[in-house]
Amino acid sequence: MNTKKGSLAWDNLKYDLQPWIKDGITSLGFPTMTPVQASTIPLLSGNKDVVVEAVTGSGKTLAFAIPVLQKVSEYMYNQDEDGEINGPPKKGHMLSIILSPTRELASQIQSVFKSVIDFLPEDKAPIKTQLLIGSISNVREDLAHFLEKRPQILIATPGRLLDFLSSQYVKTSLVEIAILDEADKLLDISFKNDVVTILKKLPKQRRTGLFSATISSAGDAIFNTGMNNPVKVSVKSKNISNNAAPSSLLISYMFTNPELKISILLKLLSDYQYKKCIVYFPTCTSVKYFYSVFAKLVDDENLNFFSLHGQLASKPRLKTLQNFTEGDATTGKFILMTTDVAARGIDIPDVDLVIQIDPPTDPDVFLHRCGRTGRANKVGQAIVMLDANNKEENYVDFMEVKGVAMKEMDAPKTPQHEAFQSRFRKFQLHDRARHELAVKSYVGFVRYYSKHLAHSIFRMQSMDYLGIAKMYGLMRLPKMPESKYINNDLMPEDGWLGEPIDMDNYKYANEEKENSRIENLEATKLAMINEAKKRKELKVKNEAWSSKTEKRETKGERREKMKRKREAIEKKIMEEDSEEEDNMVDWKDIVKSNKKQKNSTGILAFEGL
Ligand SMILES: Nc1ncnc2c1ncn2[C@@H]1O[C@H](COP(=O)(O)OP(=O)(O)OP(=O)(O)O)[C@@H](O)[C@H]1O
Repeated sequence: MNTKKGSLAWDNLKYDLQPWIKDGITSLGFPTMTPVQASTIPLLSGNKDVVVEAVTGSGKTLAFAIPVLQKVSEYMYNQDEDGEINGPPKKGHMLSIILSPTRELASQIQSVFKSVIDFLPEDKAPIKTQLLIGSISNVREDLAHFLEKRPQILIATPGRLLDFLSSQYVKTSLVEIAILDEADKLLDISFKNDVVTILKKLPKQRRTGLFSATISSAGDAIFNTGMNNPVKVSVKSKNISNNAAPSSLLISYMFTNPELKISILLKLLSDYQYKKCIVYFPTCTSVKYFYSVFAKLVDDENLNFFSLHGQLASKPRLKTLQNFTEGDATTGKFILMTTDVAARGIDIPDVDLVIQIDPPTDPDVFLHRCGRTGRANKVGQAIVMLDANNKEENYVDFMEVKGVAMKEMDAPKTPQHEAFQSRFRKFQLHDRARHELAVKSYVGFVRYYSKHLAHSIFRMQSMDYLGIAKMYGLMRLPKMPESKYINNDLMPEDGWLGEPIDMDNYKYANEEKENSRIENLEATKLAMINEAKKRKELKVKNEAWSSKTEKRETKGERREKMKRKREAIEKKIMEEDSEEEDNMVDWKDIVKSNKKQKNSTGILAFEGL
């Protein structure tokens, strides 16, 4: 669907919004609609189901929040044919459900709703939202809040909502509109069952909206959502045809040797001009690990690091995101170290740089990660590091086919690398726990790499295991099946990546842990001594047994020897006989006649010879 230029003023919207909503939006400082809003709001506020694909940062949240508020307002404030007003729905009922794959996004969506609801005139019955996400509160508390406050709009992650809906006090019969934000994620294997079960609990006559920058990836799963003749709304980037990324976003790639990635990252973070940067790491452990490394080894006081990953509880997760979002960028540079938990939907206007030290395993996520910057026509840059030695350059063409164009940039020089590596080693030597976390991160990365959907580009066989191990600050390669891919000529002796260290004396900084390690070490040594003793005893027993066997063998051998001797005699006799052939005496005849004799006399045939 195309929206004509110049038609983006809110007054030109082809649907009559409630006046308070229109006032609210313009008061928010949005004088015009975005194209996706102009296309979607009239359809979804009216009687159409929609499947919306529009580039990251194009305003999809308001494109569904406005129709939801419109429907809720119409239900609560409009008179019906008899002049009656419904008012707020009865206790236990809600009017709308919004699903999000992550807690952070659910919480952000709630803020967008709140920003508009704030403009609701006081003389109207209040419109309320409730957040239903794991681990902030339990289901019983959620239920108590729901029954007491009577929110009309629930914003939830699927698992928690499903638990909540199973209560007999929760009624879904009045639900007018359901939204799936990041719908392709909600319909993938991780959420699909819950989401479909939830949707089946809702009235068939509701409206449904599916939203994402990569909705096409949901494939046939969208037919499981109970939509009626949905309209597809597709808003691509302006200027460049077939561009799946917004035109305000510059996506760059650089080739690096994996060993240098961390040095390059730190160089970029120090030298680049930006306010806020999101750095994507492959796993939760790697975020935890490098966050602890940077806290000790990065001297640049201008850099403020935050760590956000899925292993954190909800409260600190939301708090970290809030601190990063609200951080005053005039006082320094803010860096969020995170995983794909913050890849989708997160809208932090000051983010002007995104760095991916590795591409994500799912190519669709690449666009979502990059799209945390260059939003709402603001300029942003996303950089991804690729390992040219492992032919990862093919990723550039691969993404281009998917409508994501990238430009090459040179990796910055890293003269500080050697010095950093030596400080890194000292950092590791200071605490055995650090190296353990390093090993865990490295192993996690190898597993992560094996999960790339584009596995013909990201090949396990030719990965730079040694370079990556050095990047993770490993002192020794762990034993793992994938090590078989390391070329024998390159394999360091005993896996040591530098000077070997005495592992028995490699201490934990934590006293309790160290004491327990020493205890374990001594116990292990003792067990080894006992084991050696046992082995020795066993050896003695085995020797006794084997000498017996030897004797038995000797008997057998002797029997064998006798047999061989007898055979030799027989052979000799036979040979002698054959020498006497000239005498015309046939040995066989003798045998035959002897046999006959034997048969008649019972005397051994050869005796006559
Ligand atoms: N009409 C508008 N005019 C200007 N800015 C807007 C308008 N509507 C929304 N925005 C702003 O655009 C930014 C991006 O919006 P939003 O988060 O809804 O994007 P999105 O399309 O959902 O992106 P993603 O696909 O990454 O989730 C927000 O900061 C929002 O405040």
